[in-house]
Amino acid sequence: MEKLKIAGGYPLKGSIRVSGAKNSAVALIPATILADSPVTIEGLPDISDVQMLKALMEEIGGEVSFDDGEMTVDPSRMISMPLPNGRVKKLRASYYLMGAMLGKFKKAVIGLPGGCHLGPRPIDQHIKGFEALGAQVTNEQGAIYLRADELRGARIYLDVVSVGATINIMLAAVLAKGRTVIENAAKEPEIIDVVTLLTNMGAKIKGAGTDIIRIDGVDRLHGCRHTIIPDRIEAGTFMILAAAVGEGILIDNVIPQHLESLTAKMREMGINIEAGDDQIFVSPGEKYKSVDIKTLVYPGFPTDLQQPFTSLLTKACGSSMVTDTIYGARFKHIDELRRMNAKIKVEGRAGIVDGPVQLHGAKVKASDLRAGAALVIAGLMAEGITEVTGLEHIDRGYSHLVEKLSGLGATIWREEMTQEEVEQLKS
Ligand SMILES: CC(=O)N[C@H]1[C@@H](OP(=O)(O)OP(=O)(O)OC[C@H]2O[C@@H](n3ccc(=O)[nH]c3=O)[C@H](O)[C@@H]2O)O[C@H](CO)[C@@H](O)[C@@H]1O
Ligand SMILES: C=C(OP(=O)(O)O)C(=O)O
Repeated sequence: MEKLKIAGGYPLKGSIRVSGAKNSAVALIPATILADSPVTIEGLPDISDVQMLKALMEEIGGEVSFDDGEMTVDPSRMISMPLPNGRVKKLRASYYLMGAMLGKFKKAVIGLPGGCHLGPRPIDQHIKGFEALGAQVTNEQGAIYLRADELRGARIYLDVVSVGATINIMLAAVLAKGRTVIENAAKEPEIIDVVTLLTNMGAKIKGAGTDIIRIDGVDRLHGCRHTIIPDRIEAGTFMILAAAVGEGILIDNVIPQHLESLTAKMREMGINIEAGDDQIFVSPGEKYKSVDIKTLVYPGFPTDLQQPFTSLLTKACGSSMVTDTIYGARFKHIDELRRMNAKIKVEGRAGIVDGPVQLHGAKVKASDLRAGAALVIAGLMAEGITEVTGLEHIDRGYSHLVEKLSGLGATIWREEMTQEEVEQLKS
């Protein structure tokens, strides 16, 4: 087991390249199940969620090659193998196997998903959608059993705007008979990316990126080639890091429109941001103003950037309020930031950050993926050495993070933990 060590307090500069989007990748790979010939996806990030899904595709009989970010999945020999346990528990997006396998085979057994612990993360809207399409769904000992004689298009109103439910219902509906309409659908860029792939496979889908998506079922889907969109959350993490410790950092392979809510907040703080076609240059301002943020569904401020942004706010003058309306308990990073001298308190669904403070290096634990990103940024800001454990979370979503940050001049490295440290972590 490894930990990350960071010698912080030094300015960084240069350029950093963003990888393909995790939250697209984890839906695009299961979507390949629906085709009857090979699908190739270019630009996938080298993260453990992608490796898990590759192994899951193989477990159900897919032939998969993955090299230099390019994955080809041949689904022609796949079967509806039950997956009640094992790898499905290691990531959130294994829930997409439900929609894809139900759509293709009309049956599936998939264990309840894992992923970041951010408080309750129900999948009732996914199940409501599958049932509306004609599936019988039961939960037996922590695994979801899905079965349908036939899937028929339906009108589904989502009670909660959900990225996962929107994509999962689309996956189940593309091969169903007739028209499906998803109302109050999520509008995240990753949804458009998945629809682009499905359309290239032969699906008939209209309205992606709006809150009404219409799907006309087709009889078969075929193979194709698709290039994934850049990861807006990784790009946002680098923008925040650039404002926290940068002396001018160019972030490459970005769609700036995907980051407008973050850009607006950073400008409000006094940070200089120049957006090009597919690059963003971030340079520090004189003094940062405190700001309040409230996470919302896209195009609002993303919950996945709330935790990294909290680290930056420790540099702002005055009191900033961070409210997470998506995950009211996404605050596990705060105790760790406090160990590093941050002045933050949690009141209900909000964190109140008082600044500016000079962070100090400490031994901290990443409880989830973006808590990990928040602690890496804090470690780079802090004086002294910071040690971050819980790297399995960071590795789910950040491709070659140490190499990328070293390229900006950061002193950051991975180190094997001693047996004593491993035992302490488990206790
Ligand atoms: C793999 C993936 O893409 N993960 C992202 C996805 O997660 P995920 O798809 O799990 O998140 P959702 O968009 O579904 O969740 C949004 C909100 O709806 C609630 N909800 C969701 C589904 C449901 O059936 N019932 C219900 O009540 C959730 O508890 C949450 O409060 O979107 C989140 C919100 O942008 C991001 O933080 C995650 O990074
Ligand atoms: C919450 C996240 O991921 P997941 O939904 O895969 O747990 C995230 O990417 O910040």
